[in-house]
Amino acid sequence: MSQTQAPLTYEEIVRLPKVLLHDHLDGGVRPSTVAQLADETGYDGLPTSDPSQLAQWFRENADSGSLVRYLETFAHTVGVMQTADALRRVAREAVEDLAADGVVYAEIRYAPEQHLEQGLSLDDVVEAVNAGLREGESLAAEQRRTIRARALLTAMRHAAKSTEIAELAVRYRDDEVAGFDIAGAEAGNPPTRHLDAFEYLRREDAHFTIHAGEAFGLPSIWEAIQWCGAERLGHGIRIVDDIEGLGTSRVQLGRLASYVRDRRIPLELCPSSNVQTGAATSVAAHPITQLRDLRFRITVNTDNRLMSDTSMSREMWLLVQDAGWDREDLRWVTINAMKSAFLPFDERLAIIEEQIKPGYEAR
Ligand SMILES: O=c1[nH]cnc2c1ncn2[C@@H]1O[C@H](CO)[C@@H](O)[C@H]1O
Ligand SMILES: [Zn+2]
Repeated sequence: MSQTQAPLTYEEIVRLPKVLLHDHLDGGVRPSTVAQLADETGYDGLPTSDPSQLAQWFRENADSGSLVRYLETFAHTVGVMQTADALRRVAREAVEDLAADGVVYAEIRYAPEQHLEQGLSLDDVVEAVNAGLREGESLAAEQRRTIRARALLTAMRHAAKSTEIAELAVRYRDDEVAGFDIAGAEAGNPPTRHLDAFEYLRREDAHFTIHAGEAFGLPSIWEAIQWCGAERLGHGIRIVDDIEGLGTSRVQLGRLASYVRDRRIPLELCPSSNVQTGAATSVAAHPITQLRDLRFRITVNTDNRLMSDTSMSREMWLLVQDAGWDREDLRWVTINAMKSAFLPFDERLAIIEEQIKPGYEAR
């Protein structure tokens, strides 16, 4: 870290190229779109139809200190995302919003099985979202913003559709789908419940990440990596439970923490989301900064922009303001993220060389 530069401003951070690996489509809907789609699709479960009150409602209800209660808020976004038009619009707007925030590459995840209530098939859902992602890229290009957007298909860990969703991800891998994930309440639903899906994906040479080590500790991380073969960890913050003396000069990594660091397994860390679900007490105290100092392969992510009322620039700005991060830290996590993307190697390199490095050099 250099001491000579003034702290970055929010506007400077917006202008820097950013990479986002962990962002939920149904956690990033614009509040005004939630309200309009509820109206158009006849969803009558919203707590209010006023967009600014809705924004506040999501933020406050997600601020529960519990992952399970946090996840309850998704009923309303999923509730209005049940038609092809709605899915396509939400995907298009997500890409436009990310591009406006300076994101140059994004992997946006969602669970296709949650969007079948009004008769869509799994393939219909994926095709609608893919079309929206492509439209978002084109609209951003018209505004002279270059963004690549890819989808990750999530299976819900309490449900029993993971193999079907894994097959769906493979079926669409030459389109916009870059990989697979499992999400949902962690306690009681270990990743090994979905071993068949992960083994299938490995046989198919397909990419996947697993939400693990967010609300539940080391066993979940260990299973995700050593049994299931996850390439990256969604959150993974509880890896700190395997590190003794964190924050002191006598830090000792346990075997699993060493393995994660030695193998350069990317951690998709989401500071604000972790504060809301109680996995961290504040951004200032979030272990991301200690994991940075220990040179884990960390990345910074939004998780759910609607529920956390956040953006990539805001997550980075909070780290600058509250945890003393500087421009070099942001550059490092951005390159970490791009190296860890589920995009072919040559395409990752091209984005690093043509967009990220020049963007950090420009003043
Ligand atoms: O931080 C999280 N941990 C676990 N599951 C999550 C998180 N954020 C969202 N989802 C779950 O993923 C589904 C598909 O996008 C969402 O509907 C939500 O239930
Ligand atoms: Zn997540």
